[in-house]
Amino acid sequence: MNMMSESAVEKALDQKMSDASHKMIGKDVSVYYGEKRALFDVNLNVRENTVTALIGPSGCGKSTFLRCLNRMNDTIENCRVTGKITLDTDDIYDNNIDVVELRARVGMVFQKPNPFPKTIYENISYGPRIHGLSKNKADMDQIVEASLQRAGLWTEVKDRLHESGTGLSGGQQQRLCIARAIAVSPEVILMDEPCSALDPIATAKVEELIHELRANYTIVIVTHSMQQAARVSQRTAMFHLGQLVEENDTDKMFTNPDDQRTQDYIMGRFG
Ligand SMILES: Nc1ncnc2c1ncn2[C@@H]1O[C@H](COP(=O)(O)OP(=O)(O)OP(=O)(O)O)[C@@H](O)[C@H]1O
Repeated sequence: MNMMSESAVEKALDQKMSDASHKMIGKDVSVYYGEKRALFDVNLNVRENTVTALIGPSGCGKSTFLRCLNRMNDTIENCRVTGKITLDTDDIYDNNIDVVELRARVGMVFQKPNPFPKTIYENISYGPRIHGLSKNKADMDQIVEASLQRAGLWTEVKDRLHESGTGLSGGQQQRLCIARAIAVSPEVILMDEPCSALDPIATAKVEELIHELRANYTIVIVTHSMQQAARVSQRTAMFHLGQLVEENDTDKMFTNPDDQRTQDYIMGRFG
């Protein structure tokens, strides 16, 4: 078998990225919470098989934009989204879109690990069951194992699948939540500060995982950590006061950004 070296895989992925089609396209996206406008005509495209980091000072609208991508803002009373967002060719705000199906295609991992108070197995099998993705128990066992493998958690939990997910460490719980998102075969995974509740070792494991997941998924991550954005992403988008300031290759953003506000933010001059 022709095994590609790690650097060859990276190179192939980078090539794929530079040819990458836009998996999601956000056009003139504005968000209002009641009278308050939180986002101003944001035009941001998300490339396929790429990790895109959203950065910027607190309150600039990163999470608001992230939540637009799988209509999580629908769950917030008084929140109104205008503009257009597509996933492949589908307008995700179209009336005909099934939001439950959309959230399976565009999964989400939150700041605080939030496993269900159920077994590890049930945490993973729940989504595939409600979406009818398995025909029988053997099928489901396979989905559970594959999801945990992909989330780098299988060897740690394979002998305790029927114990509670909440009994795992914080870092393991977050990888369980990533496995749960993966189990319904999403195309895009949104992550809202997925490491902010984790210690440095657990953070390193999740970052490594994000890096690996890029081969199969499109990832958008909100982070407050410049180091994390630089480590895990290939594209970075900088927000300020509800506006998209700049979106660029991560390397360029951190060495030679186009906008002074990006420069100031990454140098720690504000935020
Ligand atoms: N549910 C809500 N109701 C009203 N206003 C909100 C709501 N959520 C966010 N906002 C406001 O919208 C603006 C953008 O908030 P958002 O949480 O998207 O920013 P952020 O960049 O993710 O911030 P942080 O880094 O602190 O999480 C802020 O002014 C915030 O106060």
